[in-house]
Amino acid sequence: LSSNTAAATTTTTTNSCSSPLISTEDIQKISQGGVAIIPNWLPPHLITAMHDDAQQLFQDGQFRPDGLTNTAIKEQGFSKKADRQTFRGGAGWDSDIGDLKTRQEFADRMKELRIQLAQSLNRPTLAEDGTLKHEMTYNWYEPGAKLGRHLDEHHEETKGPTGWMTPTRRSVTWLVYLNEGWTKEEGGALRCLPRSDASIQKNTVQVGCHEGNLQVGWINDGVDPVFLDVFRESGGAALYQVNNNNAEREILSVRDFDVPAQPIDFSKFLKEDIRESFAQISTSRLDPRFANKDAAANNNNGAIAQHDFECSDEPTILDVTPVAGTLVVFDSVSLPHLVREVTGKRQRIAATGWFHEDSQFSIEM
Ligand SMILES: O=C(O)CCC(=O)C(=O)O
Ligand SMILES: [Fe+2]
Repeated sequence: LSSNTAAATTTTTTNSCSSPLISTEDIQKISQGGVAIIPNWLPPHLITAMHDDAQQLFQDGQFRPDGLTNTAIKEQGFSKKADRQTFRGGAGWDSDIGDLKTRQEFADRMKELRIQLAQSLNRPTLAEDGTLKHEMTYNWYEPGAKLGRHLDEHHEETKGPTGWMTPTRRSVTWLVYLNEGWTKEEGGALRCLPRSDASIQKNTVQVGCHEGNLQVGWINDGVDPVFLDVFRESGGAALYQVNNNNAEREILSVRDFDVPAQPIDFSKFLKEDIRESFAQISTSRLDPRFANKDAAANNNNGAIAQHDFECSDEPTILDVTPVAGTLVVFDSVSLPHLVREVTGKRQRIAATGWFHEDSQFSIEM
């Protein structure tokens, strides 16, 4: 078990709108399934103004429990102490409450980043605006709160009956921390669980999605992504990898199949000789909430697991200290992560969101 700690150190000031907002190296990292961590990314005046805005909105009762279903809130008891809370601003980040001007300035900066990502990751529909498309929130953890291991997005076909009902899906996850002088001792690290550095570096095929088909696993020691195509001519589904510089698909499943209900074990559809080297990103053990279909159907993307995991069998652990100004960006489909318990005495506050791409298909509502 190797443990990398990327602790962003505090307050070296950088100029605000220096373009581009993200380096080629960081783009490459995201594309290979790594985590881009950029300290001092947010200009200091925005850190202060956004922190104050979040605090005011919190006092005004504008935050809501998040990551739990309503049933879960009733039956299992949502606790402000233990769970993360979110400001989505009712109609959105643009609601006319709190410090709207500051939130707009931030939204403009994020839009610039989004347009850069659309181009450099070759995910063109990221660039389009849309009121129901990109998500922008503040999140809030009281001392003692944490968030279990999860993925931010899953293959539509694995989400049950509601899977194909939204026209867009999460593509890129971003977090911007707002906690001045936060130290490791205060806890609340964002724990990312990428593959090993060696596997990431050997990877040549962009993670997350291939021609509209989302990724569900890895083969070859975490080097090559495995995608799920559910629109085969046969009417069934197939698992495949991409070879020869993106030129061809190699089918990895024995024959086309119907994707079963959760909990899903994709390995049983694979040719025997590759089964051993297959690793599913989300399983009922690693992501119990997602694998429970009732919970998944009720939940916002079915994304949040309730349990914290020791991660003792994870190859790589990358802990990010949530220091003010740090930007974190990763692919929403392929990177498991969690938030460790806040052990200090103050709240952990962040702006966080998801840039959406169009889904390859959606059921008209
Ligand atoms: O607050 C964080 O650092 C991460 C939050 C998160 O993973 C999520 O909201 O999906
Ligand atoms: Fe997340």
